[in-house]
Amino acid sequence: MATSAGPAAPSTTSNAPVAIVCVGMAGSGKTTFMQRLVSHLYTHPDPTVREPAVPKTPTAPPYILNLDPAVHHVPFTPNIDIRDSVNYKEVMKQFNLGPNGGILTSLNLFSTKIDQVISLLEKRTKPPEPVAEPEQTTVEFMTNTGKATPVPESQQVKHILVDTPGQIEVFVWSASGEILLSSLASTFPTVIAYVIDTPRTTSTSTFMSNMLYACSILYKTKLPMILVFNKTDVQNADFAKEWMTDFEAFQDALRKEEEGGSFGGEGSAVGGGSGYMGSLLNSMSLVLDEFYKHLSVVGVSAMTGEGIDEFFKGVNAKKEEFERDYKPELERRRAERESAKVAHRQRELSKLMKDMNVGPSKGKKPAKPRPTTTEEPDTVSDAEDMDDKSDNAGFGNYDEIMEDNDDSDDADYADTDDTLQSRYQTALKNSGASDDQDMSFLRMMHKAKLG
Ligand SMILES: Nc1nc2c(ncn2[C@@H]2O[C@H](COP(=O)(O)OP(=O)(O)OP(=O)(O)O)[C@@H](O)[C@H]2O)c(=O)[nH]1
Repeated sequence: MATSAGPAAPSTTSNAPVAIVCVGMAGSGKTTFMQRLVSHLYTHPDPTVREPAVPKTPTAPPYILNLDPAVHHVPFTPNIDIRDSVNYKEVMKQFNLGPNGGILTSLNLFSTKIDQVISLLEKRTKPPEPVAEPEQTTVEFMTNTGKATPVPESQQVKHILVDTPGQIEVFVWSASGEILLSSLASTFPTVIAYVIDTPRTTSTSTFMSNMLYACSILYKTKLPMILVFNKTDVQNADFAKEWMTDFEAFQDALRKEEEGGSFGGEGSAVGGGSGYMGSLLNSMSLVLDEFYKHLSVVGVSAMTGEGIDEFFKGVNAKKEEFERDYKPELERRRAERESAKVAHRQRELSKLMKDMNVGPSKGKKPAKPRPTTTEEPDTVSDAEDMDDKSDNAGFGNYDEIMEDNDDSDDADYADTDDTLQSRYQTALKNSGASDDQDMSFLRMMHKAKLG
């Protein structure tokens, strides 16, 4: 277990911005922690910026995503806010859902826009073009008006902060949560910050519950994780760090709690004598020893700002770990998915060819890039506005999103058309059929978009 990132070592990481996804139980302080991170980045000098003329350049403002559709108020201004796209209350009403179902459905609806979100993030975090004069290093980005504006290197986004709903399972275990996280992680180095309410974790059983939860998130997301023991202004987190590094210290605490009758064993005022909890926790702590080794642990106070520097050191260390250990695996999985997709399409096409009694494929043209619009949206909300001015209760444009997906299929089919048409024409020529037949088939293909 790494309890601290130590002194700043020479970095081997890329310049890509790091995405920090804040996950934690309701009330653990995720939103307050996010606010603290934002204000820290705005006010603290960035040691990595190469601008000797301005030694105290603040770290570039972060790019902020709010993925909690049910939050009333966020104490920062998110660049992308799920509430701009989906009306959580309306979702509950229209689909007759409870609060958790409402959050889940809102996330599902929002995840259909993940491509737009990622392309916006990519645009905002674009690295500077290489130029001759280092002091003139700038990056072009689009303003609301669509006009290109130079951005100094010091202001390039280096951190993407993501706030998530307190219902962890709704985010981490849902299909939409997986889509959002995997899309983010396949584009940027991504780190999970698991926020823990320290004052409510002082007993061995609540501590162990939290560790098991963190463990399940780590294995589900397969992303590097930092345990953030929050609210250290109320309760110091040293006890937790000790329990994670010294098995005997945890055993001692467990014994004391057992003797005090905390687990319903002998001498307990409640329950009566099962005492299984003590031995279960004992075994758990042994099992989790391996898991602790993969974590960074920091104690912070989102209220006072204590420990935030150490947190960012931990983020840098985890970013390196991501690029070293996680990225190759992610890329391998992505390549696997891509080749499976290509093989599937090829199989389908061959089947079609067989049905039509046309010869086998001699290769396929790569997919055409989708046409881009000249006017670029600034946020997902803007993108939606451009798509559909009449946003009906947030998900009125859902159908249109589905249409968008159809469009992309059309692009694939159009690609298939070309190949199919040329192959059909060749086969027709070889068989000596008349031009009339040729034209009627092409007309039919054009009409059906596939043939
Ligand atoms: N003393 C202290 N209180 C904190 C700290 N961080 C958060 N709180 C308090 O904890 C409560 C919950 O904080 P939030 O930031 O709303 O927690 P959350 O995890 O975003 O909550 P949900 O949105 O419900 O998931 C608030 O009353 C905060 O003021 C801290 O570092 N110290």
